[in-house]
Amino acid sequence: MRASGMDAELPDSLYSKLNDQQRAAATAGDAPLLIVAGAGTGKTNTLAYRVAHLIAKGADPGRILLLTFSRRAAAEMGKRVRSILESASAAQLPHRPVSLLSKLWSGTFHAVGNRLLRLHGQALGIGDSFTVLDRSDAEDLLNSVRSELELDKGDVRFPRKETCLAIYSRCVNATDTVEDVLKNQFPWCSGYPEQLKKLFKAFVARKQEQNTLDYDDLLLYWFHLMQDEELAAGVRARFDHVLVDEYQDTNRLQSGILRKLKPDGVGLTVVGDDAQSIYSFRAATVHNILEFPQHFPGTTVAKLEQNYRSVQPILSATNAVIAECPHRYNKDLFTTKKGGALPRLVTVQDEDKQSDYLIGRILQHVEAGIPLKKQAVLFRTSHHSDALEVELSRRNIPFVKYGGLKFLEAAHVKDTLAILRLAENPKDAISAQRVLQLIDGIGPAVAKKAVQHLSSRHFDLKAWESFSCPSAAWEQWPPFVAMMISLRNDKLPLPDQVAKVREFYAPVLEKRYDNPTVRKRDLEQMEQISAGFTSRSQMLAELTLDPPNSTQDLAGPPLREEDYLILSTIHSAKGCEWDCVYVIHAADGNIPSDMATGTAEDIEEERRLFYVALTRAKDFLEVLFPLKYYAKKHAMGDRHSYAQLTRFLPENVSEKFEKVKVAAPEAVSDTPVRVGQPSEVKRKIAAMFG
Ligand SMILES: Nc1ncnc2c1ncn2[C@@H]1O[C@H](COP(=O)(O)OP(=O)(O)OP(=O)(O)O)[C@@H](O)[C@H]1O
Repeated sequence: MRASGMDAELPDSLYSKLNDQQRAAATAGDAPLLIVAGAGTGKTNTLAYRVAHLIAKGADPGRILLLTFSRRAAAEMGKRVRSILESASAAQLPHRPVSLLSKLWSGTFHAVGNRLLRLHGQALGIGDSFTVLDRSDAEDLLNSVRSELELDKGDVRFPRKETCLAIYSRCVNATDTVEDVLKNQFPWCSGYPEQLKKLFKAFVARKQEQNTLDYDDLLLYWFHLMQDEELAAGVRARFDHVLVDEYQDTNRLQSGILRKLKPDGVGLTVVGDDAQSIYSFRAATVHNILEFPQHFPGTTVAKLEQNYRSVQPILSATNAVIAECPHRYNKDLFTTKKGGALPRLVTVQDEDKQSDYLIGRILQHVEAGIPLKKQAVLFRTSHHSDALEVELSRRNIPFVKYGGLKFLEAAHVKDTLAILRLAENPKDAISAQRVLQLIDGIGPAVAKKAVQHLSSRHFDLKAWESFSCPSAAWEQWPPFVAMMISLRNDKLPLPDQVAKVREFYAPVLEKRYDNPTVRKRDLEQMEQISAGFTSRSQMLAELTLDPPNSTQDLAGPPLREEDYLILSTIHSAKGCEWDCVYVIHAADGNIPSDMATGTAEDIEEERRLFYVALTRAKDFLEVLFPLKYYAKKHAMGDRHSYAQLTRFLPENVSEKFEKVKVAAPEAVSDTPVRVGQPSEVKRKIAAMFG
């Protein structure tokens, strides 16, 4: 596994930055390794050290596969590995492995699947030019297949397109049958197994015709690639070491892939925290981490238990929250940060008071020297921050929200990418439909004809030169077709391609959308960002696979110099940490969400979600609980109901918090006020008109 003569060590001084448990994990041998890392115990760093350690000992970076949860995490890990290796001198690491670091295979399962399928997919009958459908494109495709099959005709209860895709996705990722998925996760759709199977079959066939893969396919095809012994051997031969971060959030398909990639587990490292498994709605299963030692006999289990993030009172509270969870690896998380304030459990009258109180506390912390960027407000569901956002805007407090509408979901960004996708893969009918309808006078029917015209002429975009489009489209059509043909050639540098699209698209954008100036700026940024990708297909695949929240998210920190508060869903807060964390809407029905209280397993996942939220805090933690929820808009009247505090804070847990009640403003008395002499007002009014 190692190149001979390169067996070096990282200098001991570098390992001294690790504690004993971290060091044992980073330097463990080649046996299957499970690192069970509690919240805030430095697993990212430990994994980076492990990679650096392997490379220092002679492993070829090009033969290491590092699977992370997001593109950002992969980039961060790469940076850390580089900096660790750079800290060693030439004498200590004579083979200078830093120069080879760009060969490291790193990324999300989906991104790596995409890369491997382009290399090994020929044998599966998928070429290297497939395009990747994002979620909403996949829904649209499924919807059009459903209409063609007339499955929804006359039956208003037939599942909506989003539900159909969710069922399909669950079947794929959990490797379950349609019947089981309907029974366990979608019981209200259980009357339609046969229709759904027919739909999914046609959906799969359609994707194959169009040479498109959706997210789930990237794993599914990779999984099947690994089921064929000969093909699997080819993939296996690429990697000596496979390391997986956030293993608690992998699904059955992903663990199936790993088992074929490293059947005996030699050279396999996984890191995770079973207490932070929060993605079962994407079919992730906490069983993967709990059963890893059974899947890979001879596993070394290394635990990380020293928490470096939170002060003792916060850690005591979060330990108490997770102690209520029945099945887990036992970890004794401890910290040496002994001082610090008790976390607060704050009861407020209602949502408005919650915003008032929260903004007051945030500003107090700013005055005490904690910038907005080091403070985050976390919530279960994206719309939970609506009222707060209005109030923050009113008071001119800048904020950035994670987990809301993604950059790629914005219509103008989708339009632009659809043009590039169509150039990449003219068989991509969903992109074609979208793009064609940007042209005046072209609606769904004409677009369909144009797609048929193209398909009957071998998808050569030149065929559109002879397509007879409606008169309203005459002016735009020739430049549009010329642009498509030129993009298809893929000769221009990527930023020039985006510029070409922008030029064509600017007038469309002006006509169709509000806020054109802001939208145009997004597209300008996309042009700049495109310079960072090596090819058009890489850019399209990566943006689709790991959608950024905004163009700023893509461009990274330098563009964001100003201070701003973070608002985030709990899911999007995974892996992050802030000095002050405020968890809002801690009422039953919100946490646990009443959408997710079907089974005991669902409740446990919600508990873990709550735990993830609380463990993001370093120095200050506040959990806010509004007593009243109004049925409709507040101004419409006072129809409200009383909420219950989240069930995850029973008395034995909430006693770890300082309890604060924010008093309601003094009620105004209805008793008539009688002071002084009778007023002159009545007389004055009576005399007004003479
Ligand atoms: N050996 C160490 N000495 C000092 N600080 C450390 C050490 N290891 C980790 N840290 C710090 O602890 C904090 C938590 O580390 P990190 O974010 O890697 O934790 P994590 O295990 O990924 O947490 P989580 O799973 O909760 O997201 C970071 O601020 C990190 O710099």
